[in-house]
Amino acid sequence: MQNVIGDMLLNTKEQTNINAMIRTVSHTRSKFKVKPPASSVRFSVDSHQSTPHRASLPLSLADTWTPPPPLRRQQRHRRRRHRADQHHRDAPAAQPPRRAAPPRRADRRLLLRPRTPSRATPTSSRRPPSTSPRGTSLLRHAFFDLSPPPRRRRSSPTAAAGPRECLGVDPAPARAALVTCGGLCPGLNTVLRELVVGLHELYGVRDVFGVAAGYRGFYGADEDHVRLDPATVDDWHKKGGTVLKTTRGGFDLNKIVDGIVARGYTQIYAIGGDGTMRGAVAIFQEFKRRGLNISITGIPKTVDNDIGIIDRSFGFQTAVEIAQQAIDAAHVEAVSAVNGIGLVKLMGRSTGHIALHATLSSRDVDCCLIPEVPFHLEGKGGLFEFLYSRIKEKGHAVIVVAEGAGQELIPRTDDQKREQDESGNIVFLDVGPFLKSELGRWWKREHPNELFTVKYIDPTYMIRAVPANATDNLYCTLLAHSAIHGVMAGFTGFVPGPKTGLTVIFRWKILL
Ligand SMILES: Nc1ncnc2c1ncn2[C@@H]1O[C@H](COP(=O)(O)OP(=O)(O)OP(=O)(O)O)[C@@H](O)[C@H]1O
Ligand SMILES: O=P(O)(O)OC[C@H]1O[C@](O)(CO)[C@@H](O)[C@@H]1O
Repeated sequence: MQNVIGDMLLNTKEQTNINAMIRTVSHTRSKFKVKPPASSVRFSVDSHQSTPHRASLPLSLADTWTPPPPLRRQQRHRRRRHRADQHHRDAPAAQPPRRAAPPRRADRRLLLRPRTPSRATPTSSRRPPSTSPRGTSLLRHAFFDLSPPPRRRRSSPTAAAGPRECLGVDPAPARAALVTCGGLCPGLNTVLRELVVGLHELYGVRDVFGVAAGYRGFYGADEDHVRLDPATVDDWHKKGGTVLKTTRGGFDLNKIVDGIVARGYTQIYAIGGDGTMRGAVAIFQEFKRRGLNISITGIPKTVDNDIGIIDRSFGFQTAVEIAQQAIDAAHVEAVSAVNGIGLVKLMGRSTGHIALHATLSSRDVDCCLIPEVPFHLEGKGGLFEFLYSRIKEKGHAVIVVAEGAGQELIPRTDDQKREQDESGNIVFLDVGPFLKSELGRWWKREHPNELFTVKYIDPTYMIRAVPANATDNLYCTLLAHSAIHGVMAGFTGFVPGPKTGLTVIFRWKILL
């Protein structure tokens, strides 16, 4: 079964892209392409090849984002040479012609960039500077460089995802741990399944473990570490939620890293939202501080689709589809009542992507309230004024509200102001029931003799507790395999994701 899926994947457009990328990557010298170790392993991407060819090679997972030592030495050498040259060139500038006119404004700018002396005219053999005004101006052009300053080399924040020509780590002793944290999202189980199957089938990594109940599982009991193989995870993509279980909070850095070391894990795959990624960065830094050759990668999960740097997060499309069903129901309820209002609350703490996408695709929504756009209820330009005009025009109205919208309008007690969840996120008050009761009060006050109905639908957990749809399922596979390819190539401290249509791997730094 796994092989069939592997074959299928090789035929997808994504895999074609990956293959194209492999060619590109192997022919261009990407700035942060990992330099294969001397005894690197060659392998072919073949789903049937369960045990890749191996050579005995030292596991080298040092922070692959920093240039390898020989390059650093070269850079140091170049910098020293540059400084020596500069010192040399500065010497004549330190003794300016006594009666020379002060440099013109344009020239003053150039003073910061002394020109590299030409090889044909060594500095020592130059004639002493002339003091005539004409000579000075000539001199300035001879001494000061008009070319743009040398560009500083920066390492790129992304690299193409996909398998590399050479392995950066030995699959035989590799021991992978998978963990899910934060809220649920359609496709979590597919990512887990594809990590297990990919590690087994593509690279022959046999020791793959699921860590139960989020980060706290790393320092939990032995039962929290479950050995996974392709047979165990075979039908996980058909299940909603996460078989491994997820939690918030419980992030104790030292205990987590101690737990990872004690169990001999060499690769960590953390699937979660922004909190999980911050946690993974902390673990990555602790690995570096302790000098541990353990690779860590994060697979971005957010049903809210609120990671701006990637085109789309997995599970989002599925969530939008389910949200549309709720909007359809609200619409039916609204049109079937006299002066009916259908109100749907959807997920979205700080962004209204689910609400907006479901609204635009359903075409039945009159008003979409999202956290990014503040609104008010009463008075000119307020929600009630708008709804009244819609009801008069059509006889009904449909409202979609994202959970993070209008939070500032809801009265809070002091305790509620301070309330946080276990991960430290502010607990939101429920905007759905608040709006429902405010709408009822408004209508009773303003139009006491007219019929009015509000039907409120809250599909919050329904939209994220379902299995991923076909598109998200395929996307989860691409993400999981991109993570594996990155780790097996020797990268650490990265997340895979699509950026303007291409699947790439990002350094942590630019994501958070
Ligand atoms: N700044 C941080 N540093 C270290 N760990 C963190 C940080 N923020 C959150 N975590 C840990 O990451 C895990 C998940 O965080 P959180 O509950 O915020 O979910 P999330 O990953 O943001 O997902 P969601 O988008 O569903 O909320 C928790 O174990 C939490 O303790
Ligand atoms: O009820 P839980 O599990 O804490 O999760 C709720 C939050 O999770 C999210 O779905 C993000 O994953 C938010 O939209 C929502 O506020």
